[in-house]
Amino acid sequence: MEPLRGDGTTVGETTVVARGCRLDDAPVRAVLETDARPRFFWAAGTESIAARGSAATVTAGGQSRFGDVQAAVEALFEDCSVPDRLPSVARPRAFGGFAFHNGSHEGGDSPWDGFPGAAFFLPEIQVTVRDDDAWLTATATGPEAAAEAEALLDEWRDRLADHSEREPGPPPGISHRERTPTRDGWREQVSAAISGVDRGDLQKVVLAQSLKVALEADLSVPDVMARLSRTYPDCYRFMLSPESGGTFFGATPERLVSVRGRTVRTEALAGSTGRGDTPAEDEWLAAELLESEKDRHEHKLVADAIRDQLEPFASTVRIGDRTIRRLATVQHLRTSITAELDDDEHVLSLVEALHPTPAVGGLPPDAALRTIRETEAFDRGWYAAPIGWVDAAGNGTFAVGLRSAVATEREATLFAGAGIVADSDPDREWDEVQLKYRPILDELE
Ligand SMILES: C=C(O[C@H]1C=CC=C(C(=O)O)[C@@H]1O)C(=O)O
Repeated sequence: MEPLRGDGTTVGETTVVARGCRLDDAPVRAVLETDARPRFFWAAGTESIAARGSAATVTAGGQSRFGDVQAAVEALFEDCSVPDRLPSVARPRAFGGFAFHNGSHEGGDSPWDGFPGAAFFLPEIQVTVRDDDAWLTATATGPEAAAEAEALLDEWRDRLADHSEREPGPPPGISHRERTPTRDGWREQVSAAISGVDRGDLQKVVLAQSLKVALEADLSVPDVMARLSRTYPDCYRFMLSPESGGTFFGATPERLVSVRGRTVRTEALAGSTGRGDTPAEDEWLAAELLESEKDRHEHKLVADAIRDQLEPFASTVRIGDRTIRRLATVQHLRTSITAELDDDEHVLSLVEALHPTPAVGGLPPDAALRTIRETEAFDRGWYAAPIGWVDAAGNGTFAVGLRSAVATEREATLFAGAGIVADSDPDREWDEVQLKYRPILDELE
């Protein structure tokens, strides 16, 4: 099929041009398998996207990072010429994410080197697969952008036509583990947080742990992504390698927000239990979770806070019923939340309003974030923070970067946390965190 063509728009010196064509195949892996950086993979529902190389990169830091990224991405898309006939699924998107905290973490060696406070890129190559349709999109910038985008499109159409998808290899194996904190340290941290709740300083705080593992063989994150697509098909599977540093990846059950036109979708996900050995045991555990005063309280704090954050933007906010979200190793309480916006809003405005929800931060937000920074002896980096995509219309989807790790070839650092409220039991919370490591740990050991 002939590529769709359109004229480049020139604003000052900047020209951004995208070209696209339909593909016969869905060669998502082929785009990820090179060492090109940045690289991004995203799979949710019936859509998967692989992107590589940067036509334009946006980075930001500090508290203003959400607004700064939004302004820069909007300017980029304003200067971007896309053929009218290219369907919305194949139009260029900017991919990226944010750090959890507003400021950087002091001291220590961090696996997050190379991950700024925020990083987004408009990829040179984007392959989008939705249902049975696959599209290739090539984007270039600069005075020769139109010719470059066309050349890129031709080059990659040929490369992808020759590619055959291979089976993912086995997990690399783990030779060493290092937990932060230790089990005793965790008991102390959780007890201190509970005292904070008892004193009235806090209503809830989500404390996390990290698990650093040395790997016995080189890790292929694209292979992990392929395997996670089989074990966690209902989760958001993501992988991002910024310009330098490691690769952040995961399979998270939690959507932070998606915006399409004036419709906003989000959810409260908090309150957890394990899986049973039999369907009857599963049902029993789910029923116990639905009835648990402690978990209902932990969950309600999240649902109420999300509603409060959305109300200033929305004419209606609808809170669904509390249900069970059953995953391979855990079950959560989940409430779906939808809203209709009063005005057009960019998805990044909602990301800024909602992050961090009390499913990953706590309440009141400032006291909870202070407690997290004072308690956790590691850098959360991009763990539990928004990751996703945004398009030229300001639509987009962001997931919460849970059930995740940051890795280099021979080392990975996993993160997982649990919401602490007055009735929390440190040992049960420890067990819950270990279950939350499973999605990624199972892919490594
Ligand atoms: C903080 C995490 O999970 C959150 C999401 C679902 C349930 C949670 C809980 O029950 O504590 C957490 O709020 C994590 O996976 O690291």
